[in-house]
Amino acid sequence: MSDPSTIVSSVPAVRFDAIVKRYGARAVVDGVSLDIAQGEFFALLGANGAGKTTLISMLAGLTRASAGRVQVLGRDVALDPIATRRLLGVVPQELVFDPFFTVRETLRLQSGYFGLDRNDDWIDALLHKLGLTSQAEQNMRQLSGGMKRRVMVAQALVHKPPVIVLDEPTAGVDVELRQSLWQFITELNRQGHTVLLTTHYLEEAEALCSRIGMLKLGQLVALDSTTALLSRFASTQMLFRLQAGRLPPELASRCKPDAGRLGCTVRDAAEVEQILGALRTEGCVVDELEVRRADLEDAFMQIMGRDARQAQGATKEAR
Ligand SMILES: Nc1ncnc2c1ncn2[C@@H]1O[C@H](COP(=O)(O)OP(=O)(O)OP(=O)(O)O)[C@@H](O)[C@H]1O
Repeated sequence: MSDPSTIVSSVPAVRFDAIVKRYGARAVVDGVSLDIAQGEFFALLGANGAGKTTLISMLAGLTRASAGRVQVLGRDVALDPIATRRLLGVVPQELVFDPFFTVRETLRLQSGYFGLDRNDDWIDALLHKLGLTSQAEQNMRQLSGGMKRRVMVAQALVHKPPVIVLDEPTAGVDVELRQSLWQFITELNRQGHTVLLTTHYLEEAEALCSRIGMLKLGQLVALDSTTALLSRFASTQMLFRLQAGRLPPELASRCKPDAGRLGCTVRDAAEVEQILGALRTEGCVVDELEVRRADLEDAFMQIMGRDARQAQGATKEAR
């Protein structure tokens, strides 16, 4: 089994090098270069059809790039498909399973593909961590959609891969599994496993991932740490209503009407205090005060809304 701690850390866990994927004349991935370092928890975000699954399929060796190279821990996916497949644990977006096997048989079979014939201790641990212990002897076809997804996750992890790839793992999954799944994946990440995640749940990406790449029409339009993206593209809003008094002139130009309230952009709590002080001095009475923290969704909407070429410039800046 691959122990992530034995792998040389300067080699990127995943390298996409000038990747192009064409279907006919159309490039659905259009010149993506991206390194994901070992031990990172990385999110690849983008609207439907942006090219996320296509990139992951090339990483997993399921689709060939039209141009460029994909590497896993320094090994080329096209030249060394078996070795790279062993280094990866891919949880696909689709539920792919054999309906006639039980959950345990499915996991034993998957272990067998990796030459692991005595893997029951780890299989039991996976079943436990993913809340599947009581379903272990059930046939796959008897499971609910969410339970099948749990098995997909367990299946990807039977060989303890150093690089874990999750393509929308929480789509259609209940809150309990989301929490237990993220707890488990975070634990694996802390042990040194690299995690590459695609999701449409931006709050999950914001909470879990230290770095984020955003794809738009097959191009990488942003690549930076989560903190940097938030501070560069998202702003905190202070929203309030005036019960009495009028806005002082220095605030009149800063505060804009926002659904029956007044809203202005602030950098931090000190600025909120400063504005409240100015309002008090002017004799204003404030009610319904809300400070809306900037989130990844704000950053995402701004980046996706910009002109693609301008955004590409921002990506280069970010590197
Ligand atoms: N086999 C194929 N033949 C032709 N076009 C394809 C094929 N596979 C994918 N595409 C196209 O490539 C584009 C990127 O698809 P992809 O599934 O990678 O997007 P995605 O970012 O994963 O989207 P989603 O968030 O919906 O999963 C889409 O326009 C899709 O229709």
